[in-house]
Amino acid sequence: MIRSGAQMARRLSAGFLSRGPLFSAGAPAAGVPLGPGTVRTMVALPWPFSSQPRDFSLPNSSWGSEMMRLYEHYNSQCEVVTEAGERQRGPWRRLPSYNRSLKYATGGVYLSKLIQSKARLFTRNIRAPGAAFEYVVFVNKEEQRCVCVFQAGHLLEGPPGHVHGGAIATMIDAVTGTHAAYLSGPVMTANLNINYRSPIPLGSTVLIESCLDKNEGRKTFLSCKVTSTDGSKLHTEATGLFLSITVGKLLGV
Ligand SMILES: CCCCCCCC(=O)SCCNC(=O)CCNC(=O)[C@H](O)C(C)(C)COP(=O)(O)OP(=O)(O)OC[C@H]1O[C@@H](n2cnc3c(N)ncnc32)[C@H](O)[C@@H]1OP(=O)(O)O
Repeated sequence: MIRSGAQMARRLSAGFLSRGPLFSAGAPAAGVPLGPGTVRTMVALPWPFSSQPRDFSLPNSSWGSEMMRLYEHYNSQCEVVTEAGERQRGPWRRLPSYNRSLKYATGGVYLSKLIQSKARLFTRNIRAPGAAFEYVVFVNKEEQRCVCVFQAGHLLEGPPGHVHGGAIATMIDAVTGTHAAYLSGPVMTANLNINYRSPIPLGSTVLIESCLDKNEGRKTFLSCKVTSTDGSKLHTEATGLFLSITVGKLLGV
């Protein structure tokens, strides 16, 4: 059956209303158990031999010691054990990350067909481990804060031996965009304002932190800092404005 764009948008909207927003990172993602007491760090099956979608936010062999140390630091706070020995959600939550965001998002089957079956999330489309964007995002709901541990691979070179400013902007957009979607549901970036303070050495691991400044109607204002992992060096700072959108807007109908 052939459907018009408007029909498809109506169908999608109905799906979102009943099942949650498409891009909300706060919505349960495929394959991630959410019940209380469940173990939240999944052991990934060996990729590419697995039928499961690959979760790019899990460690791989390219992750250096600093990337692993920070991953363990935040991941260990995703679940806490009470005095009674019960496992409970901790203050942080690791956000899974797939390269087919349309396919695995709620309602995305229709969007995937409608838009492009070959669509891939920009930051997750290079499969060679360590070559480009290696990162994992953790969110702290109570503090309305996101932290991303980012290791910049050799394909992201800009000035010799350092990370390209566009790649840094990409990561800032990805982290603040994920954070805004977690807080506000489907959004698009309206404005990013970036100040580059000191270059990031290629291959190094940095922290990207996003904080909510304010919410005003459809607008979510965030600020973001990229620092060395010990926080002593400021590499980049940015502010972002994200506007809540409807599915119809996304489809242009
Ligand atoms: C998992 C990985 C996550 C990755 C996340 C990545 C997110 C992205 O990169 S999105 C892609 C990049 N962004 C885009 O392509 C967006 C292109 N722009 C647009 O589609 C539209 O301009 C859009 C949706 C942002 C706003 O359009 P629309 O919904 O019609 O809003 P509009 O009516 O123009 O404006 C609403 C309000 O926002 C304000 N506003 C809109 N744009 C801006 C802006 N750039 N700066 C400041 N204010 C703005 C308006 O002034 C208005 O304010 P008020 O209500 O106070 O009068």
